[in-house]
Amino acid sequence: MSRDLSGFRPVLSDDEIARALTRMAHEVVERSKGASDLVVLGIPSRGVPLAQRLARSISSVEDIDVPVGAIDVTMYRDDLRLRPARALEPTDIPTGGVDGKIVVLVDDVLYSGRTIRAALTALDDVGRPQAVRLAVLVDRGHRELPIRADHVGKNLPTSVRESVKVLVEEVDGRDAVLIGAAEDPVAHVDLEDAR
Ligand SMILES: O=P(O)(O)OC[C@H]1O[C@H](OP(=O)(O)OP(=O)(O)O)[C@H](O)[C@@H]1O
Ligand SMILES: O=c1cc[nH]c(=O)[nH]1
Repeated sequence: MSRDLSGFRPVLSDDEIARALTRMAHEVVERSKGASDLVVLGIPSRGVPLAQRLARSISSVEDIDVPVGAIDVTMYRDDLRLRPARALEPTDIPTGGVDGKIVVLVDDVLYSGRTIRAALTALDDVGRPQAVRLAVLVDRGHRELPIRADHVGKNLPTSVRESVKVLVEEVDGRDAVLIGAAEDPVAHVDLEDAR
């Protein structure tokens, strides 16, 4: 998928992304006291390949298969009517489901928190985990809801006038995190200016 990234500058390289995911895998294992109850679910689009990588990394740390899948949040968004229409992405819950499991939700960027709120609602329709944790590659701040990540690749202070782009090999042909001017920061700028 091609994106216009002229004017964007690098924040994380491919090596730094790999190291961050490895560290997060160790953190997840430590927090969950192993990996036997884990189910890792990526949020489309780029959260899914990141979830697969995180699950692989946890598997190699613990020498155990870690179930990994995807959870689409599109129909659960509270801003569905405010955003351009977009195609649904597949939800793929691993065999064994999520009941009684520790679900690790994975996304590329955490910003307002509305995507994660939608993911928690979507998860309600799937089952009742014993716990839900959140792993994100980049936390750029500016939360609009009381949501925080348990595992963060990089905390990146940003302005609402900026946009963070995560590129992943599986979708974009390369791994990188970039920052640049937002195309349409209007709603968030109003909020920032009011603070
Ligand atoms: O915390 P929030 O304000 O909800 O923002 C974070 C979300 O925004 C992006 O998704 P986007 O909806 O742009 O779609 P994408 O995953 O296809 O990039 C990003 O991938 C996160 O899922
Ligand atoms: O900058 C942003 C904000 C939300 N989601 C992104 O992927 N980047």
